[in-house]
Amino acid sequence: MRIEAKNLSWGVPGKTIVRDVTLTVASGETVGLIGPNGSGKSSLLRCIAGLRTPDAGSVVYDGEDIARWPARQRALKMAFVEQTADTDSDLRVAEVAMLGRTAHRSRWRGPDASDHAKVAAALARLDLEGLADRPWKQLSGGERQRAHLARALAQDTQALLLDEPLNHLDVRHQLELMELVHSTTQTVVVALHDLALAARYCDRLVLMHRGTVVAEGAGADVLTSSWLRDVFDVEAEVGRDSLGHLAVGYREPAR
Ligand SMILES: Nc1ncnc2c1ncn2[C@@H]1O[C@H](COP(=O)(O)OP(=O)(O)OP(=O)(O)O)[C@@H](O)[C@H]1O
Repeated sequence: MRIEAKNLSWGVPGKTIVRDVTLTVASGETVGLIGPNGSGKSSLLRCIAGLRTPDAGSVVYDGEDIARWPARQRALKMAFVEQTADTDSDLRVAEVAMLGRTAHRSRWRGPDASDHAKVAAALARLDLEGLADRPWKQLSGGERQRAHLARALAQDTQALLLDEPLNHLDVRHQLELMELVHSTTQTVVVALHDLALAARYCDRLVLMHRGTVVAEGAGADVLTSSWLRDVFDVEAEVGRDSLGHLAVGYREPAR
């Protein structure tokens, strides 16, 4: 599934929040969206997910403009985990994951063996098998995040859109999740604040600043001292750690 944003702009009265963004994500590619708070990452993801109607430009999946897609078709094509995803209900973890199967069923049919198999596989990938029957309200923040990710995997779509999926996750689950998004055949757009993990696991990074894309490319091309200074307003040195991965060392902010 190839995803394109073409000259996309979106805003609210008096404020343009996403400004003329053009972005192509190849089928199977994992693209990391990075940028400081308020740079427009979530807004762009919501446009790409079809939850915001662009003021200008378009979002195109495999050549089709999604503006005309009904919600069910969107749910069959893309799964989206939002940053503040919450579920205000008495559902259990397996039932939250089963929500991902909704678009695959007719309204009158309950889950079948294939739905249960997809949910079981998704729970296993997110290390949640032991919590399948646990009520949602009893989960920790990281367990809730993983349950939402399991819901998105159970949805079994060709595109996966993730907004800060590492929120609340401990380091092992962060690494496992990034490994998962790196190795999946799905097309992934993932907004991340951890720049080193973004560079390590994404095929390409897209740097946003004030609603627009200012740089894109391989981690080493985007994570440079000058971009970090210009966009994040930090003094930093970029090098390699002992494993050969990009590492960013930050200096104290000037006062
Ligand atoms: N519905 C809205 N009404 C008014 N302002 C909005 C709305 N949605 C987003 N914004 C503003 O647009 C800007 C971009 O927000 P967005 O959530 O897209 O940024 P972000 O890059 O995802 O930030 P963060 O890293 O903090 O999650 C912010 O200044 C935000 O306050």
